[in-house]
Amino acid sequence: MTLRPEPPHRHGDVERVGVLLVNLGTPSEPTPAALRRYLAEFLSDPRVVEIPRILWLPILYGIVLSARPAKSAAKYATIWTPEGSPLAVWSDRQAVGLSQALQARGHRVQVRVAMRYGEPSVARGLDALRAEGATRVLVLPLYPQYASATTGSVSDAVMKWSAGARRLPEFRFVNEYHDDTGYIDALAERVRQHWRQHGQGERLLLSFHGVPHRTLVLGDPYHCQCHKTARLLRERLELPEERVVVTFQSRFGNAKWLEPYTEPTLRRLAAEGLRRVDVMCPGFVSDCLETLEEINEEAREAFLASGGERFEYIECLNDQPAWIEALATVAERHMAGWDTQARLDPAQASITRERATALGATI
Ligand SMILES: C=CC1=C(C)c2cc3[nH]c(cc4nc(cc5[nH]c(cc1n2)c(C)c5CCC(=O)O)C(CCC(=O)O)=C4C)c(C)c3C=C
Ligand SMILES: [Fe+2]
Ligand SMILES: [Fe+2]
Repeated sequence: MTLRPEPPHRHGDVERVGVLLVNLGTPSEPTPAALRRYLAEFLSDPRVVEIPRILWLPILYGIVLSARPAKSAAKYATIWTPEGSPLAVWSDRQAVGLSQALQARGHRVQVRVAMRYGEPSVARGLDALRAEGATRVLVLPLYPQYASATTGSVSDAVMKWSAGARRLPEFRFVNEYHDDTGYIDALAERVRQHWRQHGQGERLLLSFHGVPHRTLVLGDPYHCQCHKTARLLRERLELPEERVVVTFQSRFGNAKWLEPYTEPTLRRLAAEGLRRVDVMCPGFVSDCLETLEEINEEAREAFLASGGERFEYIECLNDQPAWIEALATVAERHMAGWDTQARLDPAQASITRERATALGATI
């Protein structure tokens, strides 16, 4: 392995802090070709599909990548905005918001957004932070609940970049914040906001992205963290247990995933006489395909077709100010002890005297 050369020491010995805000990623456009690229990268991640490569890759490059890109592209086309994929648009706004919130609290840190799959990649984000002089990097995944398939995989991408780096920044990783007070309060505020405008439904259904059931048995904390988030939110909203339903969505493949599944549950509740349901996806902090299309289009239709009368979708936290402040508090907590005040001193805006001497240069 050849190590990459380091960017020039423009910042002398000043320790600078960078924050890498990481989300899942999204295709570059809603076309079958772009989806093929995106899905090939996503679904060949061994943390996402835990089947031996020798068995999985032929299936992936055979059946999956023949049929799915066109189907998924058509779904993405229904949610695409003039600025691009909602997931990318919201992630960018969250990064801008986080940067401003940290600055308002007196921190001088660089914030960059990166995507685990597609662009801007984790490697590109880390290269940019290093070029900006970051010697300490906080990796902050936009996943409140830890799952090996998501949070774990972000860490893999950082490690892979690190394997080619000569001068490693000092890393810290945020693993999860599923029970963070600021996050729970922001979710509760989002629900109350919706209720003030649209009234309150008979049930609040909280739908989280699913993962294979096997991962729960093998020790992944994801399932339990989703349930804890749901309980804390329910307590914050002062709702009795029977008013809140927790479900899991987006099943992929034929294996058993975390249950109960979202859409069948909505059909059952409607058939049992539930007329109005409020639906929220607390594990997604940005609206995306899985919330806007799978929940607000497909699940809505299923509920209404089964006898339900009103389906209220409550938006994700997106760029809600309470959420951005919560994110800043999570970042602040994990940067404790780091000097986040380092100014770019013009006197140090060249290579250090020691390094110049070592290289035989004059300054
Ligand atoms: C919130 C956490 C997520 C977990 C956990 C997760 C696990 C997981 N996902 C798949 C397969 C797919 N997911 C897809 C989209 C997608 N997934 C998440 C989040 C989690 N996934 C998000 C935010 C999105 C939306 C991205 C967007 O661009 O809007 C897709 C792609 C879409 C499609 O073709 O259906 C797949 C495939 C697996 C297998 C898995 C756990 C093992
Ligand atoms: Fe997913
Ligand atoms: Fe989906």
